[in-house]
Amino acid sequence: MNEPIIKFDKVVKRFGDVTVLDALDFEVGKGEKVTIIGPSGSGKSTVLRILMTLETINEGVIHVAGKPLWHQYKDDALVPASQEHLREMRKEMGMVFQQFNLFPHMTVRRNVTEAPIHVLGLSKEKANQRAEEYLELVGLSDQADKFPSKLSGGQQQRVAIARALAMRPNIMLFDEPTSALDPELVGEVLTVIQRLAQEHDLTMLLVTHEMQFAKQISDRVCFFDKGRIVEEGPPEQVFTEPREERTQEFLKAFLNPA
Ligand SMILES: Nc1ncnc2c1ncn2[C@@H]1O[C@H](COP(=O)(O)OP(=O)(O)OP(=O)(O)O)[C@@H](O)[C@H]1O
Repeated sequence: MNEPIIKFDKVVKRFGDVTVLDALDFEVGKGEKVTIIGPSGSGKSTVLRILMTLETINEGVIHVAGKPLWHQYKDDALVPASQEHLREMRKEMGMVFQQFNLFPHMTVRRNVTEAPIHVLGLSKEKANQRAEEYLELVGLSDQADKFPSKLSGGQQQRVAIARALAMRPNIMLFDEPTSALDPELVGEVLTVIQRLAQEHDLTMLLVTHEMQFAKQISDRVCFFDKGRIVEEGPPEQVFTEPREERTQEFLKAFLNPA
């Protein structure tokens, strides 16, 4: 693995009495494409939401690009991060959600330019250039003036990908990006993600139930259960010769649903 760009050290996350991440140690190398698989409720989305600073942590430390995410240094001691620190750290990451989360009252172009203008301080002209570049990358240059409601789910998800990329993050987080789509629209979104994975040195962390896709794009697959990594390795190993019984059971149930 290259030097880690994401590093979880003994991270604990609880919701009330429920421990969702249980002293999790987890690393992602710079440029690595990692897929997280696992049963419902095992904490997969929580890992991404914590990285995107949408959920706090209870214990442990996370480093992103060599800096603590939820903490900052004060006189050599780690103290909880300020809002300003969190805002800065967030720029390292872009996230694509299951439910697209586009701004419904804005055109496709404005969806993509909004954050570069208001968060990064780009001029409208520069932001529009960027929007063109990324809408082209996701194959939607001709849809820039439409509102999201006029697009198919697959197109909306591709806009969401362009919107995240327009912030030029070093890390892209995908949280089940195709599970809200009709089956015939899944392929176009996976194709865009695959192209990103092949042609860009982005670090990618993906939660998905698309096992075939995970096999194709991942450098490493992590099987999560009950807030811990039960097994991890190259996709050919985890999918075809899983070592752990829990991974075997999960994959068997997944591939042969009752
Ligand atoms: N905001 C919240 N408040 C309370 N409990 C939560 C909250 N978010 C998640 N949980 C609980 O934390 C656990 C892990 O949730 P998480 O969404 O990370 O699982 P997951 O592995 O992504 O599952 P799925 O595949 O169903 O999306 C679940 O038991 C869930 O009910």
